[in-house]
Amino acid sequence: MFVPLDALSENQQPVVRVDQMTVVRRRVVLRNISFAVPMGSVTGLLGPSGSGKTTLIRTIVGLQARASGTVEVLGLPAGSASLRREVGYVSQAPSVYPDVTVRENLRYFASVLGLRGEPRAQAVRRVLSDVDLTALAGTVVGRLSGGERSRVSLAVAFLGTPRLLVLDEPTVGLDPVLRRDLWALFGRQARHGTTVLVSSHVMDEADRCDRLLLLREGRLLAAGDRGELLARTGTVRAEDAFLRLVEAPHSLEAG
Ligand SMILES: Nc1ncnc2c1ncn2[C@@H]1O[C@H](COP(=O)(O)OP(=O)(O)OP(=O)(O)O)[C@@H](O)[C@H]1O
Repeated sequence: MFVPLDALSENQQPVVRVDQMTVVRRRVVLRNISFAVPMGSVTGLLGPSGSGKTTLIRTIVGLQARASGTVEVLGLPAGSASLRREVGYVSQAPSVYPDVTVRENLRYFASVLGLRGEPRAQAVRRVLSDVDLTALAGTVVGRLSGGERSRVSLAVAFLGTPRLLVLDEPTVGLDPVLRRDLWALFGRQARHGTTVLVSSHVMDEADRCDRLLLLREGRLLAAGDRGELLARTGTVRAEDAFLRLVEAPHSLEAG
């Protein structure tokens, strides 16, 4: 059963709209998925390992072929060339240069975005602080741990001002204090107009999101406002809502 918690009003242009999408990767890994992500929200894409989160994210950033259905981002087909500057994407594999320092990577990517001089230096300082890497700014990326390297990729994504930021499991393995700070940062980005879509398999993190997409075995269990999901399922935590949807779906169908 799928619980569509709320529909977007006619004139509310979603940042992401997925309609009846199925994806096959040797077997069906996403089945008949439909949802919309409104502007300015932090939407959590939550589901166990292997449920299809990365595959769904790849369709949104235009890297994954679909068997059927449509995916639109800012009203254009996902992957359109004109979306390149509008969509920031951080995959699970760090995508920065290993043979130069953290600061040199950030200066390079800031230059690609057209920043020069003091604005570039300021942007680099800001994102180093955002991801708590100021102390490692002079370290060659190849000598960092996996988690530290992922944070460099995250910092690159924060250099620009994309309208949609898509982050694939950005908080895996991080210190709880940094995790909390990053979620606060995602909220600030959303308030400044960047829509943030974040995946996680840690159900606790769902409680930090405005909206949720709950995925299990390639099917969407629920999509919409977190508060409404909790109210509909009579739960106070997203993890319990997830269990309720899996274990007692029929009792919710009339609601
Ligand atoms: N390169 C691939 N080729 C074929 N099938 C794949 C490939 N990558 C993933 N799959 C299949 O797609 C399913 C969903 O994988 P996906 O990576 O989207 O899940 P996920 O929810 O992101 O998992 P995790 O949290 O472990 O990253 C997997 O169960 C796997 O069977």
